[in-house]
Amino acid sequence: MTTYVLEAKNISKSYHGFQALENVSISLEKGKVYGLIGQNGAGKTTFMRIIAGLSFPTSGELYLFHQSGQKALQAGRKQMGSMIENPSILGNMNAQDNLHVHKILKGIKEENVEQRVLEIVGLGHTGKKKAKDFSLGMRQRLGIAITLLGNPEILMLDEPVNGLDPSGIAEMRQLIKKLAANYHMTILLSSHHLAELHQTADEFIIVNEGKILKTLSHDTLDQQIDKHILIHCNEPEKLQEVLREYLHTENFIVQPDQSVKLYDFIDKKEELSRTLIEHDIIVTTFATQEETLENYYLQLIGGVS
Ligand SMILES: Nc1ncnc2c1ncn2[C@@H]1O[C@H](COP(=O)(O)OP(=O)(O)OP(=O)(O)O)[C@@H](O)[C@H]1O
Repeated sequence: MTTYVLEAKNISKSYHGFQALENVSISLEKGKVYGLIGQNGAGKTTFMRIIAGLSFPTSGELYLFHQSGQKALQAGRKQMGSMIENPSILGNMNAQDNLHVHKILKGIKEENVEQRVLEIVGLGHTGKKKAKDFSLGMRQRLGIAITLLGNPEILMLDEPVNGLDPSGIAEMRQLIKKLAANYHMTILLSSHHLAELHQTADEFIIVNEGKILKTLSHDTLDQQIDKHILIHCNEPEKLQEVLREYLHTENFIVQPDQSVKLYDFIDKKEELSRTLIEHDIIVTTFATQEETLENYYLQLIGGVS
């Protein structure tokens, strides 16, 4: 049986007549990473704020660990960590002391929890270094360490890689995957960095103008995005002729630079390559490529034809 740790049913939110969310329904399974995708103003932060209890829905129901109602949600939120706005970090303190402050604020008793969560996020050796001297990536990871203090089962991260450099992004990806795989946390994260999200999330939730356009798994996405072989060669016209007459396919498009995107023979590259060689076609590029999550998303919201 599927274990849902969070279920949102027909959540709507309006601000003075402006509909920021409209009948948003999702169910999150334990241990999975969910990527929330949407343009600026799509409603991602609004949705996360409602789940975290920082804002109230105009209508709809929220279940945490199968329980609804104010008391149950309050209890459920103790099992949830969220980093929605900038993490509240005191620059003049080191990582340990920052965590100690949050530990007291949250009424957490666990001894040495500060060091334990610092090790998890890879900041175990920062010692006396003050938070104001941390890189942005380190600050984000300290923010996540704060959310981990109460051993949450659900983690919500709004734009955790925003502003990070490539190595900071890669570290964040590894951390998120580790939290899901080793600690069975359910993670809901939003990002504008769709190539990155594609590598991190198991499931995608695509939101547009306050509504869910589509939810799909990583595997389904991979089946739906077109794979093709990109071919550059010395004789483009002859290549097209060979594809049609000897390989019996019309399933390709010729690009303005005369290269060809071939949507067949993905699993028969040897046969393709042999046939081209037999016809003296000199291939300079022969690469399997796939459309990106970004293109898929843009097509879905009608951004590109
Ligand atoms: N407190 C508020 N009062 C009025 N309108 C609001 C309020 N909070 C959000 N909105 C509006 O609701 C819509 C959704 O905003 P939200 O911040 O949830 O979008 P988002 O998907 O998180 O965007 P971004 O990617 O820019 O963070 C926007 O049009 C925003 O202007």
